[in-house]
Amino acid sequence: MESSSVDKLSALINELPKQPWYGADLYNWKGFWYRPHHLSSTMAASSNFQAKDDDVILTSSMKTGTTWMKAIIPTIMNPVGRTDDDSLDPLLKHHPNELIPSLEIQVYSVNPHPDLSNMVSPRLFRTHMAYPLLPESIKTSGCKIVYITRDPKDTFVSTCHFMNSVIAARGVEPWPMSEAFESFCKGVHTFGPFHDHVLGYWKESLKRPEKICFMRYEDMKKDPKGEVKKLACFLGRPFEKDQEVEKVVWRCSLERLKNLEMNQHGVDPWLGIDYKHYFRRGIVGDWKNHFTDEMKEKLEQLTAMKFEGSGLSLGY
Ligand SMILES: Nc1ncnc2c1ncn2[C@@H]1O[C@H](COP(=O)(O)OS(=O)(=O)O)[C@@H](OP(=O)(O)O)[C@H]1O
Repeated sequence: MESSSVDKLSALINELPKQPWYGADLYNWKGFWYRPHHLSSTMAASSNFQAKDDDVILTSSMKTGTTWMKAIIPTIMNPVGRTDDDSLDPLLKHHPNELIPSLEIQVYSVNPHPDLSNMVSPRLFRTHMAYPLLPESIKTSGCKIVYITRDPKDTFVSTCHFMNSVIAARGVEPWPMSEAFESFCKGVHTFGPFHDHVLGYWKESLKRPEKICFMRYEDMKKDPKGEVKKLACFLGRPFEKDQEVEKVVWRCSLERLKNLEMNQHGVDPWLGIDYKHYFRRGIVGDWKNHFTDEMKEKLEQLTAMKFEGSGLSLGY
């Protein structure tokens, strides 16, 4: 980016409301909270990305099952991923982050006008952008959106573990969960407010179910085969045989992925943390090991209040 654009961007960012989160400042842009490096690439992607009709865009707030989908979507879409021959599975050599690039972290963080002309279609991308911030072309083209979300209590616990790993890599002490919880409930956390993020995609998925496939982590845990089958139909790649679905579910399972060499010992070049931090317990209800009764009550009441009248429920 030219230095004048960098100066303008820094000036703009400095005008935005700011709040602390895990040892850094988050900035509020158009109602959602971002780290500065995410914000500049989000702004660039939001105004410059041109979607194609056959693109697939994975969207989520953080720690809701994105990595699972980062493995599943390329496996469904890529003929190599679907072959019977396990030795050809790209997940053997690549962390799921490498199979579906992030608009903010990989594509637009380096250059606000990246050259995407060499990408083979159908192109797959992921983003943590909230629905209102999505590039207009994603909303108006024929591209498909897959949104995944999760019980906010488990999302919060997973976020705390991940963020403490991120700051530990920089030698920073863990942030007390009680402080992070108060911030999360105020909506101040990366890509938050969580409830607004979810509602944006939920409401749009009700209006346009052929455009947005709205998925829940808990449904995936309960019936992975059924959910993967539905997703494959939504993406226009239905399975012919049950064994094919079983294979995708197994290849993308937490048990398999977390034990692969790449995911145990590889390092995320963008965040500077070990890839292993993307794979933890992967259970429904881990919040029970961390929450007090008051925390449960507070977050469930907040969720019920925010989702009231929307027809959506998550974890209460
Ligand atoms: N394959 C697979 N199957 C089931 N669950 C999985 C899988 N991969 C990651 N996980 C669990 O998802 C949690 C991480 O969330 P995200 O992948 O959304 O994180 S990120 O936003 O992409 O950084 C995190 O959940 P917690 O274990 O509760 O922390 C991961 O363990």
